[in-house]
Amino acid sequence: MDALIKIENLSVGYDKQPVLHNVNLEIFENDFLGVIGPNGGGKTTLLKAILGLLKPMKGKIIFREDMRMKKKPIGYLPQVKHIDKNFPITVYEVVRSGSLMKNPKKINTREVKQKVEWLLTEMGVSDIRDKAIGELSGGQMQRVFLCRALLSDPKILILDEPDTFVDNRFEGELYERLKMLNQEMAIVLVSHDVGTISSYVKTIACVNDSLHYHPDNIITQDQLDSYNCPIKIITHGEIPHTVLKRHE
Ligand SMILES: Nc1ncnc2c1ncn2[C@@H]1O[C@H](COP(=O)(O)OP(=O)(O)OP(=O)(O)O)[C@@H](O)[C@H]1O
Repeated sequence: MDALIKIENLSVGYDKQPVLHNVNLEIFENDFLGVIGPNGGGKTTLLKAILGLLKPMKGKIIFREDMRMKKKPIGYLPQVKHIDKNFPITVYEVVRSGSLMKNPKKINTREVKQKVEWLLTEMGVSDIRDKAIGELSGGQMQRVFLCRALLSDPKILILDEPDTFVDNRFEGELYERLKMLNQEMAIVLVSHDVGTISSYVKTIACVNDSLHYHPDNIITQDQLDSYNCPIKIITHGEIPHTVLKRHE
């Protein structure tokens, strides 16, 4: 089966300065890829390139034909940092705006409205539908952004550190939900929580100037050392793991 997305020799960055060099990666249906690496290593930059928000400086990103036909159906949950408490948009409007990427003309249709209602209920946030987005807790905000990302029935769901600012209970719930969603779509998950990543994802990409792909969710220390990857160890269970500083 062809990859949904094939990244070939990609170099990408800002102001003519590449942050990532010669990245090669394929994402297939039902993949669950964990993306790890140090702060500033280029994880978000990779996601932005996949989303078409940054143009390749070298190399290319090829979308499978059905992905192109459906206008790259990718659901995106961005890194949520700070949203102004008074920013005038409600939870309902944020979720509904998820239809704009796929087909802006559909935003007022019954089909979209019904799907929004269903997602709000499914994700347990229908009671806060009229609240301003800036008033929500971290967990509520992530739920709302997940609803938004799912509105367009994506073939790939991309999440950039969805576990930031959320409590343990929601984190567990979120990963269980992702496991279920993974039966229908490929998932790319950026996280600093190496332990959690290793218990849910199927494969791992270590991103730090370049990308090292591991076709498994367990990496040995030897592999990490040979890749010069700034993670001590990733494994299931009780073995400690640490994300180290950016390597040279
Ligand atoms: N808009 C921008 N303009 C210029 N440089 C940028 C921009 N966004 C990011 N960078 C730089 O690109 C590099 C990679 O940043 P990126 O956000 O991709 O890293 P990251 O691995 O996602 O980090 P983190 O784990 O902290 O989120 C960093 O050195 C960062 O300062």
